[in-house]
Amino acid sequence: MNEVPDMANFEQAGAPRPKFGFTESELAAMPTVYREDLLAGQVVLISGGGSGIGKGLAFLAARLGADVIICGRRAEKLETTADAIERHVGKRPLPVSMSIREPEEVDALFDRIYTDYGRLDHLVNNAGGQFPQDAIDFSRKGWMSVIDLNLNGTWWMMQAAAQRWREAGSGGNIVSVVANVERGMPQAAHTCAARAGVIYLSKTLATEWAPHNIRVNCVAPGVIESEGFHVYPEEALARFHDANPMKRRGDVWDVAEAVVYLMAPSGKFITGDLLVIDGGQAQNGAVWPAGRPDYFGGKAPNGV
Ligand SMILES: CCCCCCC/C=C/C(=O)SCCNC(=O)CCNC(=O)[C@H](O)C(C)(C)COP(=O)(O)OP(=O)(O)OC[C@H]1O[C@@H](n2cnc3c(N)ncnc32)[C@H](O)[C@@H]1OP(=O)(O)O
Ligand SMILES: NC(=O)C1=CN([C@@H]2O[C@H](COP(=O)(O)OP(=O)(O)OC[C@H]3O[C@@H](n4cnc5c(N)ncnc54)[C@H](OP(=O)(O)O)[C@@H]3O)[C@@H](O)[C@H]2O)C=CC1
Repeated sequence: MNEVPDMANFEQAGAPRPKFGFTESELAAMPTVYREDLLAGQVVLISGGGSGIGKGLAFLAARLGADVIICGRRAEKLETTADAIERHVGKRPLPVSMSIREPEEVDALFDRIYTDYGRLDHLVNNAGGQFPQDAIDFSRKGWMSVIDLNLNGTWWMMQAAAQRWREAGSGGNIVSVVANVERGMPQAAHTCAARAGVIYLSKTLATEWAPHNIRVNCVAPGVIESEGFHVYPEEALARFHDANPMKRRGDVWDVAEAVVYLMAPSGKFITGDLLVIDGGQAQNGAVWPAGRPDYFGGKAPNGV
């Protein structure tokens, strides 16, 4: 964590050094706006909880008193995160190695949760990702892997949770971490397609599943410093802060606290919605009819 990249590109871009996420000690000590027993007695499943945003949320949920399950493919990473949370917070999450792309593994995960905990209150679909490439060059396998992970995998998790909640008559809450795809994203067409699918799936399920007392929402991060940054080339990383008018990268705590807002009673009247956490990225690229201020780079090439 916090590997130091070659700084030459960042100095040229005038950007501060990026972090690849917080250290475990930092996650344990980050100030939070929430009271410490907010999630006491609640069971929270976080996919991709072994790293990045999911790990930050696992720390926060455990600190707020929840019983946490983290799942992902790599057992060692999950164990390391579970050990760290136990050491710092005094509560060990259950690490489960599985792939959300395999429906049978998803079923086994939910069976395990109901055997061990007897309930589930919140599902956070955070596992996901992509690789950067021009769409015209996508291989069939590359396209399929991103759609399968982000759309199909997320759906298997949602359906498994909802079926158990219907059976138990308990209700439940789903938050899916997607991406800021409102204006599309060049070199990420596969993930835009998949995430748009999850957003509109969620809007639809919010209505279908309201009679089961299940809320379904999404959060859309902009550029967030995390271990996930390792899949991007250094010259791209050096420009990420330029994507939003705040001219900085967000951090995993920004996303974790937003997810908790939707999980907690603060979110009890919110369903079918998309909470964007992007420093204004979606609004960036404005036309300045009276000339662009220095802060935003002065005159554009067309003189405006
Ligand atoms: C581009 C978006 C820009 C966003 C801006 C910044 C915001 C940051 C957003 C983030 O999401 S950060 C979090 C990022 N974390 C990840 O993305 C991690 C997860 N990603 C992955 O695990 C992979 O990228 C994956 C392809 C989604 C899954 O890989 P996996 O190995 O499990 O899949 P397979 O089914 O085996 O398929 C691999 C297949 O995919 C193609 N491929 C993979 N990488 C590349 C690449 N760099 N370039 C081109 N093609 C790639 C390729 O066909 C692979 O098959 P093989 O060639 O290996 O046979
Ligand atoms: N960081 C950012 O700027 C942004 C992130 N996001 C999204 O936020 C989410 C978290 O990303 P972030 O924390 O940054 O990056 P990470 O790469 O750290 O997180 C991705 C997680 O997904 C898990 N994962 C990948 N494939 C599978 C699978 N088939 N089954 C189960 N788990 C899987 C990974 O664990 P393992 O490899 O062990 O399976 C990993 O823990 C992702 O959906 C990402 O696309 C969206 C916009 C911006």
